[in-house]
Amino acid sequence: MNVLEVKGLEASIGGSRILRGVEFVVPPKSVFCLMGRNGVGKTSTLKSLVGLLGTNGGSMVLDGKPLNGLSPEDRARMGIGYVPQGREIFPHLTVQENLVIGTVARGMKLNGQLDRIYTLFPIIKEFLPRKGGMLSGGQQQQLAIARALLTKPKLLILDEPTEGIQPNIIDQIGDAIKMLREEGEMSILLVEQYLDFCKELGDNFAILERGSVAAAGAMKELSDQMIKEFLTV
Ligand SMILES: Nc1ncnc2c1ncn2[C@@H]1O[C@H](COP(=O)(O)OP(=O)(O)OP(=O)(O)O)[C@@H](O)[C@H]1O
Repeated sequence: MNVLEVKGLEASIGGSRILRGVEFVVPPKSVFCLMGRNGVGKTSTLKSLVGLLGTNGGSMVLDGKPLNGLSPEDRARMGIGYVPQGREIFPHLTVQENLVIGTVARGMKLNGQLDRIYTLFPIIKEFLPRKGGMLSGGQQQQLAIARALLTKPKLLILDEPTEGIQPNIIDQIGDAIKMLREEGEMSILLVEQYLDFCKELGDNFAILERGSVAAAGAMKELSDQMIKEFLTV
């Protein structure tokens, strides 16, 4: 069974149609890259999936269960982990507090999961007592991913994790995604403009163009022609 199936997704903002029948599926144990130029509807697709943007058509099914109409909290409980663009960590809370806040709010037990997080992102262990706002952008991104992982999602959704981040931390985030993929406990839906990052990590892709999927397939099928037509600015 696919982890996620999106069919005919429609959404409007302020009267203009932003999503026009978006369709794609995310298979188990895989990394899926949702690509496309600025303003084509990538973030809106993610927001629809997590329940932050209302849809007016189509269906979203996580692990066989429909998501339409459910609150963001319910969707999180069903297994959606979401790291929004801009990360949204709490600057005045410590790294430790930021890390556990989602699990504490849901009454989940951590049972040794923190060790796995520290293996993925060693910097987090080192910086536990610091205020979140003192971390660099890249470190905050790692913290936001770690926080989402602690909720044990079936689908981890990352919106442009490399945006504005220094190259060595991009590499560490890439390594973490690879490790998660190898562990095979979740699939990852990645919105990303950094093409090489997608090519290296993605199993499958879909490219959006004006609110619908213009091209899709296995990552090895992403052609220079598609890149030129749909991705190059
Ligand atoms: N709050 C809003 N009010 C009006 N229009 C919006 C709003 N949010 C998004 N849009 C419009 O919806 C379209 C899709 O935006 P979206 O953010 O989903 O695109 P994107 O592909 O994620 O682009 P980016 O890479 O720039 O984030 C754009 O044309 C954008 O201008």
